[in-house]
Amino acid sequence: MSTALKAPTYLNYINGEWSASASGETAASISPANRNETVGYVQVSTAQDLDHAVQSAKQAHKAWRKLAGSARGDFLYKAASAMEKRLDEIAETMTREMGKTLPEAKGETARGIAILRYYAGEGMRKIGDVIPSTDSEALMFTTRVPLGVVGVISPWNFPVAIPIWKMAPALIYGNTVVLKPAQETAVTAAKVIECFVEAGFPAGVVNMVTGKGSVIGQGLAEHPDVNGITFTGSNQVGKQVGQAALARGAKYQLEMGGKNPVIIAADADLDLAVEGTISGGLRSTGQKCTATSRVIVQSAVYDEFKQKLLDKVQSITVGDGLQGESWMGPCANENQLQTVMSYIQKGIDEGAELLHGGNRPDDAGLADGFYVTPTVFDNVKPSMTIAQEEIFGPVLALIKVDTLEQAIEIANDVDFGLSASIYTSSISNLLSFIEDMEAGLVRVNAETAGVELQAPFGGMKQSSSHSREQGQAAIEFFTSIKTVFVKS
Ligand SMILES: NC(=O)C1=CN([C@@H]2O[C@H](COP(=O)(O)OP(=O)(O)OC[C@H]3O[C@@H](n4cnc5c(N)ncnc54)[C@H](O)[C@@H]3O)[C@@H](O)[C@H]2O)C=CC1
Ligand SMILES: O=C(O)CCC(=O)C(=O)O
Repeated sequence: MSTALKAPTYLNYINGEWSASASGETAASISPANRNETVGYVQVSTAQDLDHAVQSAKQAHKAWRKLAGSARGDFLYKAASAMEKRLDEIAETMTREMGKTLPEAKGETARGIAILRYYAGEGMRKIGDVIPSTDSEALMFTTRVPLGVVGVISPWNFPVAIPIWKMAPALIYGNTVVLKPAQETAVTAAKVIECFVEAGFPAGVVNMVTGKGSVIGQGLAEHPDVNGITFTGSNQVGKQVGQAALARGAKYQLEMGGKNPVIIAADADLDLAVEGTISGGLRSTGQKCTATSRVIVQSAVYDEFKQKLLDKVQSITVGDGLQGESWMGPCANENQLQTVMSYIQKGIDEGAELLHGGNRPDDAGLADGFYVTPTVFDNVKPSMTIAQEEIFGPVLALIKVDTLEQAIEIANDVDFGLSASIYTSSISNLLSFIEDMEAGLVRVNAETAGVELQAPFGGMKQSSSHSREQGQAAIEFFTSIKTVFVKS
């Protein structure tokens, strides 16, 4: 019997029940490590399924919003415990479905659990301020109310952490949720939802509908009963989602691309900088919106840094993320592999020098997976396509500069502004960088990736809709402020 025949089918979760789509259609979710392996079959849902989920969420919102924050928090604590029991299984599913290595997948699942607990605690924290009124006999204060039904559209690169960092704050502040996960990682998403089911959330509070982005994602953005839309993914789709939400007056939040630089100053600890560049640029096969893709190095240390970087990159083992010896897994899907390969070709065509990688690995055992070797380009000019556009793959572009001012100017000379880092031992360098860098997340002597769940996260310029997710910043999107004036 083939593996494909044995792979289970996953259903939508609507109004407290697992249900098949009205379409009767399913799609195979395949493993990027081996295209012949099917991880599971997921529903290809219709607008009718989506409407059912939205109506269930709308109905459930009436009672959910009336619960005390602490009672809502108890459900999130239970979801965290359910997930903790299944950490290994969920992480393994993530690795099989999108390719990141098992230790990374375990780390991400643990992060999901921590996010659930963080927001469970938020149910008992303050949601308003007392503001002195000019009327001495009045009491004036702010409180916050939920938006209502929130649509969550999530990508495949963090299939546990991103849905959770959107759903957990939505729920704790009294919203109900319809999740539309990326179809490529819908099996992992179903397992996350199973943990919410085990936690006993009332019917309709949490719903999941899988399917095409153009049908279910766009349908959520356009649905008149969806009050808020939170999206992470590409710029192109993000803008469509934002426009659809704006057109009908719904609140929206978009987290999109990055073209994140690391600056290596002449006074940097080069070993530390190499470590951070490799980890920031190549972990998760470069498929993080915070991944390092431009490496801007001062000329005084350029050659030494380049040699140290190459020595390390050459030792990276590419392979199935389930195998302990693999440091870097495949691209998450075939489209992504093709995108990465076409950017590598553009780099070569535009005159950058390919120093390392840039091809599919020779190993016959990897031929059925979407693998690419870690790639380093030398002599990259800031105007080249590979220095301007998000690649979302394991490709590092080395850019030589003379001064720190030049480095920051080049670092800022892109459409994005998500994260940026600098390696330096000088206080004046790091102060200039913090002051002048146009990015929502700036890091000193640390890699560009590595978001902490309790801190605000989001970008400047085209990286986001200028809102912030995570930490206490999440309350700004998932609630509306109500100013109350009371006079006896
Ligand atoms: N910022 C980030 O974390 C991510 C960025 N990307 C970027 O996007 C590129 C393409 O990746 P994709 O998976 O194609 O991203 P995408 O933007 O197409 O997908 C993200 C989510 O949006 C949904 N979607 C697709 N079309 C939609 C539509 N018309 N309306 C509403 N929702 C829709 C998808 O089903 C998925 O759930 C990558 O190469 C990368 O550059 C991709 C994933 C995550
Ligand atoms: O760097 C991280 O941990 C988060 C990255 C992220 O948010 C993304 O890739 O969408």
